[in-house]
Amino acid sequence: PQKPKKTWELNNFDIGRLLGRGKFGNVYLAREKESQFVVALKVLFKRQIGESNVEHQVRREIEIQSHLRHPHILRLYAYFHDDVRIYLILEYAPQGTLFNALQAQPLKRFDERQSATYIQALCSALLYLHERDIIHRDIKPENLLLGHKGVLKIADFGWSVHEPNSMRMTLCGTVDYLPPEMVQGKPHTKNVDLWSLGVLCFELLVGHAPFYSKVYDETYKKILKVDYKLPEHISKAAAHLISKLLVLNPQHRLPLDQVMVHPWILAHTQ
Ligand SMILES: CS(=O)(=O)NCc1cccc(-c2cn3c(Cl)cnc3c(Nc3ccc(N4CCOCC4)cc3)n2)c1
Repeated sequence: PQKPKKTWELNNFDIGRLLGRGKFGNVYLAREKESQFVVALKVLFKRQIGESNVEHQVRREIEIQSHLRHPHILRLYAYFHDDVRIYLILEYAPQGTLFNALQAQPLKRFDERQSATYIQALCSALLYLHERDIIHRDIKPENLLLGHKGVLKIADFGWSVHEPNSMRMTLCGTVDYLPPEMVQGKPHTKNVDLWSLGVLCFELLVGHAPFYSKVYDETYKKILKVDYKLPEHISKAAAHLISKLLVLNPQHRLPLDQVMVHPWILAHTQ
């Protein structure tokens, strides 16, 4: 049962260090004074939101996010605002972003077991979201956080939180993860998430995105031709799964329930 809604305010919290920067504001470590409960406080500036004309999106994303309950989706506990800012009280993820964890790997990539573990977690979160007709969670390493024991959490609210060091920024975020139908400005369905899952699977195993290029329209061209090459070290099973997700026709991508039981996932997550 939902507890009665307590209204929160900034002086209920001790504010700690900056965790990361965002397009609309920053994320800070914070602790609720009475309970000593540690959270992440995401601060959004109303002016920036107004100027970018995303108020409706912010309201919709907060409404959706606050009702989600899943082990691989970051909790939004509550929110409050003053006349200048909106504050989101979020679950703190103690091991940072997947983007940063990937950079910290000696070979800048994960082994097959770790990659399959992340893909399985993300797949179960996407099944939960798709059952609720929630799509396009903007899957990319910058928007995935690592909780206690390195458990993966989808952490985006529809606007990206920029890493201080992520070079892959364009006006609206990296184009690496865009599926062909979105590159062509067609309406997108749940199947965009299947494409992004394939892009993420490639990037975790290889260390860079499949269609990466220094020049954007090179990336667009490669996306539309599904032009990617897998290095030798990738297993046949992983290559097979990627080939079933990076499919031009959205209807022909492997459905999530089949990804969950794909031999590569089962082999590396028992
Ligand atoms: C280089 S990085 O890993 O710090 N990434 C920068 C960055 C950008 C945008 C949002 C966040 C972010 C958002 N969070 C939310 Cl929302 C909940 N917990 C976190 C959250 N938690 C968090 C926990 C630990 C750490 N670090 C820093 C590097 O050393 C290991 C511990 C960073 C962020 N971070 C972090």
